[in-house]
Amino acid sequence: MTLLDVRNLTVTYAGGAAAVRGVDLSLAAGQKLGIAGESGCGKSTLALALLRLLPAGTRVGGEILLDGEDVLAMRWGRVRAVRWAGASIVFQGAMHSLNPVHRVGDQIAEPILLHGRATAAAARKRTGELLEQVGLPTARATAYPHELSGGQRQRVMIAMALACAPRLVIADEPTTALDVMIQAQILRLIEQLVTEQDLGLIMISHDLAVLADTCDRLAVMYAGRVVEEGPARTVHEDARHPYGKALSTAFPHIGDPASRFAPQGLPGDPPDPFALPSGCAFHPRCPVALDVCATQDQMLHEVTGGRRAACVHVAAAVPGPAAGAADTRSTT
Ligand SMILES: Nc1ncnc2c1ncn2[C@@H]1O[C@H](COP(=O)(O)OP(=O)(O)OP(=O)(O)O)[C@@H](O)[C@H]1O
Repeated sequence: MTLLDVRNLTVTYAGGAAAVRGVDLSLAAGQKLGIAGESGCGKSTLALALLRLLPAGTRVGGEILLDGEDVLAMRWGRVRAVRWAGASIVFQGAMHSLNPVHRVGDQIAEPILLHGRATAAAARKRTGELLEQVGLPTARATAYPHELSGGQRQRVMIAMALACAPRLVIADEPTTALDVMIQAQILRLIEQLVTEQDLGLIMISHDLAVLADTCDRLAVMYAGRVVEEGPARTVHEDARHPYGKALSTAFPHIGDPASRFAPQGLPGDPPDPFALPSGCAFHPRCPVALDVCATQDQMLHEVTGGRRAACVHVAAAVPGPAAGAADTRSTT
């Protein structure tokens, strides 16, 4: 059964910044979906929308079905119940997400107690089990966040995310602040726990190589849209959207030493969501843009191998009435 079904999700911040524009996502239990894109493409906004964590005044449209239940239609009491127990988030930068004046064990126990799942003694026991699951000695429960290394703090964040046995974990740049060795350990840990517990995982990163190594499927976002999606390795190694291609060469490929010496940057920045370009939002930076790209946006067109890409060049290769058609939605 589908664990998460996102349909035509749009997010517009107060003031009019269109941060997410018509995104569809689908995720089954046990599936790992990577969301890639440069800073400012709307990845975190999408993650926050899934748990109704966006600031007041933000307009959200579309549908978010979590285990068949419409998150956007929930009353606040139900939203609070679903956070942690239905879906949880591991944020980037654990130092900022943990409370510096509380022991980490108490912070892990808090959601367990809040959700009325246990007595204080049982919450303590569960906290010890969670610490062990994430590879930390139970004695670390009494430590304050500043007494732990960056990798250990991120392990605590993962323990917290798992505390109420959610069905879906969203990891937003979970390894950004960590060195490469620790980064690999944390990624393996997330992968292992998600597989063991048959959870759905949405992992967000600007690094396509990291996502390709961890996830089953990949969605590449640009200016609030999904512009390419498909099996993770295929998208990483053979992207069809010019933005996907640029992103996949911007970072070294794991296991391909030659590529370490040939990363190619992409000139320019993603557009300001207050002032999006006409047509395909990528066209001002696109090395293969045609005149039509300045006026016509593209839907996601099927490519071979279960991939889709929203590019006029892909559309030109696709026979049938869909080719070249403009559509405001993107679909994964
Ligand atoms: N609270 C807010 N109010 C107005 N605009 C916002 C707000 N938060 C984010 N934005 C804008 O929405 C766009 C998408 O931001 P978002 O943080 O979702 O991108 P991202 O891809 O996750 O980037 P990063 O990797 O840097 O977190 C950006 O242009 C950002 O400036």
